[in-house]
Amino acid sequence: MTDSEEDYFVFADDEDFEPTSAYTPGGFCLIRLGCILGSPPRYRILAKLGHGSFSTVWMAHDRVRHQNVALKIVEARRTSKSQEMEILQRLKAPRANVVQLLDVFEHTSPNGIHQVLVMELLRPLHYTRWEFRPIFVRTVLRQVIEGLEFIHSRGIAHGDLHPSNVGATMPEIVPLSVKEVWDCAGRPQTLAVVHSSGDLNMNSYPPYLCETLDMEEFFLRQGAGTGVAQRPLSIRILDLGDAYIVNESSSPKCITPTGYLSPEVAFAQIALGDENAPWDQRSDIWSLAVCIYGLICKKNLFSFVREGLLHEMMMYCGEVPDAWRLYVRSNPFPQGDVPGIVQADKLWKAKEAALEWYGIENPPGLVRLLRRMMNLDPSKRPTAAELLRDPYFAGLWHNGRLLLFKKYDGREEVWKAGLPR
Ligand SMILES: Nc1ncnc2c1ncn2[C@@H]1O[C@H](COP(=O)(O)OP(=O)(O)OP(=O)(O)O)[C@@H](O)[C@H]1O
Repeated sequence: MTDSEEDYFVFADDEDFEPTSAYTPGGFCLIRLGCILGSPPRYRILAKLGHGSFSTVWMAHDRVRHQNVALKIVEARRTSKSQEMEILQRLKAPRANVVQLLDVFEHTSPNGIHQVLVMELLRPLHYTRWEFRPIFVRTVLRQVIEGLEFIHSRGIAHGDLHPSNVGATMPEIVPLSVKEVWDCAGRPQTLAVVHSSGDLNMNSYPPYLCETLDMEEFFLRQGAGTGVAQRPLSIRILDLGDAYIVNESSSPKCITPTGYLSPEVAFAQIALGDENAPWDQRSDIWSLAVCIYGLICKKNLFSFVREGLLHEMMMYCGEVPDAWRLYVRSNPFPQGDVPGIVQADKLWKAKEAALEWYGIENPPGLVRLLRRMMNLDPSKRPTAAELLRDPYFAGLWHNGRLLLFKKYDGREEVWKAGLPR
């Protein structure tokens, strides 16, 4: 919220809601709980699931398929520019670990024409109360990497990998009415949009802003007594709003949150002041490693302050790339920090202990996987397909076959699938 907006609205500073400033001509779509979207009317809005920079996302009941879905309603000015629909269409494959697009339509509001992407309803995994059951960690990680491998195999780079963009399907949740959703989740908090002065065109604003449904709470209450929380998860990578097709266009501006930025992008942005640095699938591999650590430990591997981020990366990788030496000369390491392989090994030993504490299987194997992914030189990072053959995943059942690995030997990983179960 800017100062001037505070002058316009009585409740302008509540950070739990999307910014009122996004409701302008060309901006967010006005939505009320219970309204029905689609032509003919098909999707009844049940609850708000979240908002991003360019969209609001809602849980809705599909009256044709009799299932609950997620509607991503894109701001009007981005509707004609967004590549997300094209990308999601390229990624259609019901068994893939990537969010599936079910339908697309346009909806007109006083703020313009909005693209509406109908997607499977997911349970994002970023919530702090979400518990990674150690026994499922390897299967979950393998599915995340399979999702990324699928995205990359279609020529697409994701560009915004972080724990909030990893979700799990919720087949156990039965379709519900608006009332049933809120009986289960508790009364939704709404914030009346009341302007205090000025001659605003109030047609651009919804009558109220809606609290985001706490999906984790909702999921656990809905599934209470059925043991759903104990079952293995079916994972999906979501939010392809910033993805691009690598051989068909140049990379858009990278909007990955600071702590998940790849070193090539972080260096360009921080040291060279170049916010439009190119990035591709190799950058995704780095971000995924940081994301995996965040998913398991619920802690960020790197700080979210730009200052010092490059130093942290060098410490964890144990080297100073030649191209970074000038930067290091003018921004020396804090006293006592000496980047080198011995120091890096020490840092990762501590991380190994943290993973051990979480009860994760084979922490040294996981650390070795993460270190393979986190190479400062993008050309030396393994591809997602290569990661799937990492010995960390040996002994996992996959598609009815047991994955077997021969001894890991340098860069040569040999593997085969065992006999069907
Ligand atoms: N399929 C889904 N099921 C459940 N919740 C979802 C789904 N898609 C998105 N969400 C929720 O909505 C939020 C915003 O969605 P999303 O990140 O796709 O929007 P965006 O405008 O692309 O955001 P960004 O600022 O990252 O570009 C997500 O953080 C997530 O919590």
